[in-house]
Amino acid sequence: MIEATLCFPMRSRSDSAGDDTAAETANEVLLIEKRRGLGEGWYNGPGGKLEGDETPRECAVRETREEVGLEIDPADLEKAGELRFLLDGEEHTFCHVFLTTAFDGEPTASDEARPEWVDIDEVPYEQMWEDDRLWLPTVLEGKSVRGAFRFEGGEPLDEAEFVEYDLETGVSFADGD
Ligand SMILES: COc1nc(N)nc2c1ncn2[C@H]1C[C@H](O)[C@@H](COP(=O)(O)OP(=O)(O)OP(=O)(O)O)O1
Repeated sequence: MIEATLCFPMRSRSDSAGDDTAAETANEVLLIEKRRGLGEGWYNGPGGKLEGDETPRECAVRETREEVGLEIDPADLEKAGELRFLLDGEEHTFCHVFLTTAFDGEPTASDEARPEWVDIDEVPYEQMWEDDRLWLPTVLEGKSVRGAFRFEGGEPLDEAEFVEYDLETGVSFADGD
């Protein structure tokens, strides 16, 4: 099974840089248009697969730096979700979801990603993974989620059919994740 992360930097519309006092007023989220690999051509948060013995937080920090050039202190990531993606009844990917309003730098495009600040009321769900519309609005409201999303039709996952899901909100997570 793949272990992966997603990271959603957020800001209030008037901010030009991250501000950890903005959590309650953040109304924009940084999405990427994925330029290669799984989910190519779709919007998502920065993120990717864990490497070596890194923790999910370390992975989210590294992937956000590599994909869009933002620097984040791992302690400033708020765990917001745990998502299990199943393909043909088998565990395929376990994804840790983080939010942050504290970061340094300006989003910059890379080979992997084109970043774009998006109003949280205008997230382009029609150009995203089909499951995102089910859990991302809740996460962007500041509530935590734990979900399982079932796909069928074989690899690759981004060509499989989304068939059903279970979702809990207001969950808590183990320390250290
Ligand atoms: C099934 O639904 C999914 N929804 C969303 N929103 N995101 C998903 C879904 N399935 C996978 N993902 C995420 C998890 C990762 O953040 C990326 C996939 O990352 P990728 O395979 O490109 O991983 P990298 O480590 O960046 O890849 P390289 O090997 O190219 O470095 O999608």
